[in-house]
Amino acid sequence: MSPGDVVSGLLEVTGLTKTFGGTPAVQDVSFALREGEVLGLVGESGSGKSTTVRCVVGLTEPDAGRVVYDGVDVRTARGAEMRRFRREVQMVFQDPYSSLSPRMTVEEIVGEGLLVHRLATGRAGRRDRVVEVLELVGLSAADLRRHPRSFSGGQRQRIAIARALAVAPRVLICDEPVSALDVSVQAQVINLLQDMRERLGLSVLFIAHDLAVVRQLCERLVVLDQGRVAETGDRDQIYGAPAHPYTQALLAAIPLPDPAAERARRAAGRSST
Ligand SMILES: Nc1ncnc2c1ncn2[C@@H]1O[C@H](COP(=O)(O)OP(=O)(O)OP(=O)(O)O)[C@@H](O)[C@H]1O
Repeated sequence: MSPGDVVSGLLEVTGLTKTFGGTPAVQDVSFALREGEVLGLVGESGSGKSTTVRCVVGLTEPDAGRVVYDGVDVRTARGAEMRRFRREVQMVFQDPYSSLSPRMTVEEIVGEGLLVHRLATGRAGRRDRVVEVLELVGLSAADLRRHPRSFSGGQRQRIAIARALAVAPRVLICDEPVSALDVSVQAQVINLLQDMRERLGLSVLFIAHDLAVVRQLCERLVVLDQGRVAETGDRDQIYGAPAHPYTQALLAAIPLPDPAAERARRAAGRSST
């Protein structure tokens, strides 16, 4: 597939462009997230990954381009259509230390979306749903009254995932969700995302600079280089026969696994944080 080619999908991005002070951050970026797949958006630091997803979810206003979710143009959507987009497309951010309000309890953090979208009736109904998603991500009712500071980085990312899942989204956009975590914890969070995706039938857009991290999770990849799509393809094609020199360089940068570290990583992936 060529860089500009687009296939139809649940979330379609076409010709996205954003310039900051005359410097282009994202240029004519197009891709489609298909229903039920995990799509990796990869590239070096500064290649435009975050700007792309910020434009997709409306945190940044693009200069040009279209974002269509389930047939609706997100930039012109209003009212019920906009509320549906905001509920069905949820984000998990990179840094679980800054993305969770330190003053709020786990119950408040995970239940906030339920309040905003009026999804559970009354406090008891909200609490039931919060406990349900906490258990999905490996936490429990015993964590309801705790604050983020009393959790490890991996557990905080579980809280962030629970917050996203509480409103029953169809799409999860994960912006480098494991790059702030220790390597052994990274595997646990990746396994959790994979599990959630299978159990809940989610479509996932997974942003990463590290191609080793996305290999297990993503069926297809979009490779960004200096704000442009260098290459789009299936995992096997990208990892086995990358067409673009930039992708080849990114793959060459993956360190060979140290056998002892790999065993520790696998063992950690089998236990919980
Ligand atoms: N708000 C902003 N103001 C000015 N320049 C910005 C802003 N946001 C991003 N940029 C610039 O746009 C380019 C792309 O940045 P972006 O954060 O999208 O890349 P990235 O691939 O997500 O990198 P990283 O992994 O480091 O976050 C960079 O040159 C960055 O400095």
